[in-house]
Amino acid sequence: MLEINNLKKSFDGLEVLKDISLQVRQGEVLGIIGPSGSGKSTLLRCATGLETPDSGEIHYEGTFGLVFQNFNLFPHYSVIKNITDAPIKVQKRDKEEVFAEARALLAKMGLSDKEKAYPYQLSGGQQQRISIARALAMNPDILFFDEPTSALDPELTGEILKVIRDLAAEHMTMVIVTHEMNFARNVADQIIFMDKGVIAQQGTPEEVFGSSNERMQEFLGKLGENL
Ligand SMILES: Nc1ncnc2c1ncn2[C@@H]1O[C@H](COP(=O)(O)OP(=O)(O)OP(=O)(O)O)[C@@H](O)[C@H]1O
Repeated sequence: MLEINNLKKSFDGLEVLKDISLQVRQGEVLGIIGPSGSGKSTLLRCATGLETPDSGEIHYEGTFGLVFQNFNLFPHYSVIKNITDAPIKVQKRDKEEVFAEARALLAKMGLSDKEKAYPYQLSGGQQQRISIARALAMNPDILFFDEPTSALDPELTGEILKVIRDLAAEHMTMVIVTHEMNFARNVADQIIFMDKGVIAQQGTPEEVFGSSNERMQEFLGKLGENL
């Protein structure tokens, strides 16, 4: 579904991605964890074409959706227009069909009553659920999340993690950069621990979190996570 080979990226002489290769199979959830500055967002931005890699290959099948840390909704569009705009204008799909699908997505997110609201009238958790609905409205084959809960208060984090967990249960293929270790452990099939631009540890959650990799344990210790 997604394959990255020998990806390299530097900014002003700083090698941020040093030689990254990975694979995500259909229906699989990849969790990307690691210290601040290790290159996680840059990897996601290269994988989704927001950043041009210096070298390496990126292959994926179908289309992808992207969910950002700061929601990135259009502030001057209503909720329903945020969700329906790209499927109608970019994908040129039938308007009525798109609206019906958008309303079904809103219902799924528990936000049917917010159809006419504007982003500023919503909580961060609600905005992020709209942003997930917007990504899903494009019928993506793979969904990328860049720290989807880090802009949210702790009490709003759970509702987003639940939405992502439900998508995983429906076998949505996903790549998730996250600082939520328990969530990563529970939802991911495969974990990558990034450190200083390289994949320092890779495997199932049990393998990665259970590893004796010193930098990994130091990282978990700093987060105060008990796994
Ligand atoms: N556009 C850019 N120009 C210059 N340097 C950049 C740019 N984007 C990222 N960097 C640098 O690349 C390094 C990796 O950044 P990146 O955002 O990928 O890390 P990260 O692991 O996602 O960190 P965090 O967990 O804090 O989001 C950092 O040193 C950062 O300053």
